[in-house]
Amino acid sequence: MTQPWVAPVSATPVRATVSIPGSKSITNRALILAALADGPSAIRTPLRSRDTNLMVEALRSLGAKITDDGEDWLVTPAALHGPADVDCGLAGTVMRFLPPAAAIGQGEIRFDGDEYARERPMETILNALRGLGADITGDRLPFTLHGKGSLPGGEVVIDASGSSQFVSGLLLSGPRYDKGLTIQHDGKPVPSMPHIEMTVQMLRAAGVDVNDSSANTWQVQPGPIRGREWVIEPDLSNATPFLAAAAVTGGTVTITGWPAETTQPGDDIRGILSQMGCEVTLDANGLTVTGPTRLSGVDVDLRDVGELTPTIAALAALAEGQSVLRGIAHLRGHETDRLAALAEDLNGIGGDVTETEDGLIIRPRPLHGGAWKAFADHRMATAGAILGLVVEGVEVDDIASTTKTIPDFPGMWQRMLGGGQ
Ligand SMILES: O=C(O)C1=C[C@@H](OP(=O)(O)O)[C@@H](O)[C@H](O)C1
Ligand SMILES: C=C(OP(=O)(O)O)C(=O)O
Repeated sequence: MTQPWVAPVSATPVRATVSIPGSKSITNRALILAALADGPSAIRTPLRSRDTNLMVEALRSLGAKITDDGEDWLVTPAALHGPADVDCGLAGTVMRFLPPAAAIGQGEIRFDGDEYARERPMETILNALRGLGADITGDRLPFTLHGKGSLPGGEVVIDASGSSQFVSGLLLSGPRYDKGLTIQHDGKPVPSMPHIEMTVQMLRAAGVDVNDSSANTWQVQPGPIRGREWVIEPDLSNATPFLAAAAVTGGTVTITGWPAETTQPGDDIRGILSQMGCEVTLDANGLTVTGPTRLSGVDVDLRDVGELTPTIAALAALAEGQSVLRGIAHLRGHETDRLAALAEDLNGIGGDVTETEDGLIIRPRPLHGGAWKAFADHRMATAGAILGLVVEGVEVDDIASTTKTIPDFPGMWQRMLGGGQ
């Protein structure tokens, strides 16, 4: 058992300028599109972290050539094939984006992942692939795909209320199916819709004809995916713990390179922090947040931006007045059951948190130090770091879980406390 990470307290308001590594979601989409493209691609300023390294290793094991060009990746596509063993780690983007691509490959391709990855919902997308012509043994990790070198494709009806990644994963490979792909969603609302918009926008940027004009229906025409240069934006969801540092200490943090326009749902943090009483400015310097004397509680629907929940829950626990976080039942299928994990950890350090059917009710209470379990979840770990800035003795059991999407979170956090960069 490694030593817990005792979150550093900030005795003074945090004042820093911070650069955030590339977006996980954009990097892993770019890697899939590049591997399925009709020519080479360059991926500039990608995220290099566990989730994206797993994607690179998996695509290499299926035959794609991926080389380093300084900090960038150059991808030369090839006909994907087994036999291969794919390690998905705990990455939703690997376990949901790769099987639809591997389904046009030839040979046996085995997928597995971390212990908790075996619990994450997969049946919807595996059944969809079967409906489109794939031969797959298993309903969740571990499973085996018996590739035939092509996939008929066509129409499929799925319930994507468990994860937007079911839709995105299928769409990314859909143009390479013989008949293309039409997905119709039938069920409760789809979460994380901006992530589907991100998929559609990137497919179009690669020359694919996508029709998303009807609600809950997405259609991609069969045809080539163009090789191209992808320039990866900073990961806005990963920026939120750093912005939260300003919010909880009454300090000021600037994130450089914040895009003026983006499909990343993390951009919504601007509105949420304003609602909680922060001053938020987006200009040529980046996004700057200044925290108030006391944060206000919020009542927010986070269905579109579920990724932000651990950060917002940490802020809410330190605010004045109750917060209600709604629309996030699907978080039970994330890296861990995030609703249960947040309730358990916050209550363990003196908080008053109730789980609801689709979210959390958080009533601020005086908090004290204690164990903060990450449950192998990077965003649980960073939520502990936020609380630890103002609550002495918050001990995160597994800070290494942050390597899922940030290569050196403890180092970045320490540098932020020293002023940044
Ligand atoms: O497509 C993507 O890159 C993602 C979609 C979302 O998944 P869910 O729809 O399962 O929430 C998000 O939470 C995840 O971190 C990344
Ligand atoms: C839900 C998340 O990740 P994944 O891509 O593994 O689903 C997340 O990063 O918050």
